[in-house]
Amino acid sequence: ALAQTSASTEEIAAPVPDAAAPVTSSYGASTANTELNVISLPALKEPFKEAVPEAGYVFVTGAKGDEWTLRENRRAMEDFRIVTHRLTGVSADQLDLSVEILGQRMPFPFFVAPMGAHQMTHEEGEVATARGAGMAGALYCSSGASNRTLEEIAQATTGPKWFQLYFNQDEAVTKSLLRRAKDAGYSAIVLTADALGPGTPDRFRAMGMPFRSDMSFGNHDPAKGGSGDFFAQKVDLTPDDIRMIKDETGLPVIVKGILRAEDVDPIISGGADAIQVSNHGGRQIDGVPGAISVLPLVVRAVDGRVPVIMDSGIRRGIDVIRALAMGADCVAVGRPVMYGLGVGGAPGVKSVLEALAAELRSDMLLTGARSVAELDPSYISVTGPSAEMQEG
Ligand SMILES: Cc1cc2nc3c(=O)[nH]c(=O)nc-3n(C[C@H](O)[C@H](O)[C@H](O)COP(=O)(O)O)c2cc1C
Ligand SMILES: O=C(O)C(=O)c1ccccc1
Repeated sequence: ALAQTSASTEEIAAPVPDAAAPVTSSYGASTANTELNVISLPALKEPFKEAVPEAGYVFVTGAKGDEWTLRENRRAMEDFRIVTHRLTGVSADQLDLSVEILGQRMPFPFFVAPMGAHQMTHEEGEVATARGAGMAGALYCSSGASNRTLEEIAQATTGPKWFQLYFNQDEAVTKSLLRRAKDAGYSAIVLTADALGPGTPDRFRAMGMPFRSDMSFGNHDPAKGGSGDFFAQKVDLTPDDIRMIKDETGLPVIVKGILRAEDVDPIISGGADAIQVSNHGGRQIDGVPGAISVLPLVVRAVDGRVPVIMDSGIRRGIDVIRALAMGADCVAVGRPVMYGLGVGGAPGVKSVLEALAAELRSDMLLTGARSVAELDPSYISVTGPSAEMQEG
């Protein structure tokens, strides 16, 4: 009795380890599988904390260094004030939220950002996330750093899908990933240009970088047709690397992680079919501007030659409106999708995406625009630090 009073409930309730059971269950990631009543995407952060291991929560929610860029992604949204149109005669049934990017029709102008290591959050990993995206009809961008294989993920979703490449130093490994992605039916390749590896929030490092010991980078698992070392990433990328991806796959290439107008010309000359403005959710280098702040500068440099995608800080329907009005063709959503995965598994992911779509729908009606195409900079008044950045 004495021992029991001093032990935590968790210790008492911990199951006896079963030698025959897969090691995965000992990490205690979520096994949730339920639709969610999503009040808002940010409101899911607390339930997410309760649903997943501490390590998963810190890894997903954290960012680099002082996390200034993480906060700035949200603060800078406030610099973009929405200037509503009235008496435009738009009704709910006329409202068109669909977009077409690189030949891919999407039911709404956002998709699931590539994120690695979903088994830190949910036992099923990316297979559940992709299934949930498919249930909502949303495009799923599969991370090169997934725990499950790109083939398992491709089979799990009924929706459109892109593959995000972490370019390997070993060209044979990179080419093998590209061939597999093409064979599995991915319709575009996202080349991430702004990352050195997994995010390393200070708190995650202080915990000793507790990645689950049984975690694998599925795409590199030799038992599942993979090869090479995930961590052997090529960091010295140049625009020439875009051509190789195109030659190898014949698929459109999106370059992700662009924050600077001067980078646009060489990337388009190199053959990029789209540009993704992103600061990786503040997870790679701190101190860079909010993604929304630089979006207008990049859009101006692109000048309509290729589509522009934006991510980092999208949480609300009004954020989607802000980005589209400033010239993005669509946006990607990161962490909130992971909240849905942790709290509700595949149906939770569906709930998150549908909640954002519902919010966007009513926000669009109140903005006065009839379609995504109708949104333009006249709907926005740029203020504060972001306005100063547009002058330079
Ligand atoms: C847990 C986690 C893992 C990520 N892994 C990847 C990745 O493997 N490849 C990649 O290009 N971006 C990765 N990202 C960055 C996202 O694609 C996206 O840029 C970012 O999450 C957007 O910011 P948001 O979370 O504020 O929406 C990751 C982000 C998170 C939160
Ligand atoms: O953490 C990240 O931002 C990221 O890109 C990543 C890379 C490898 C594994 C997991 C996440």
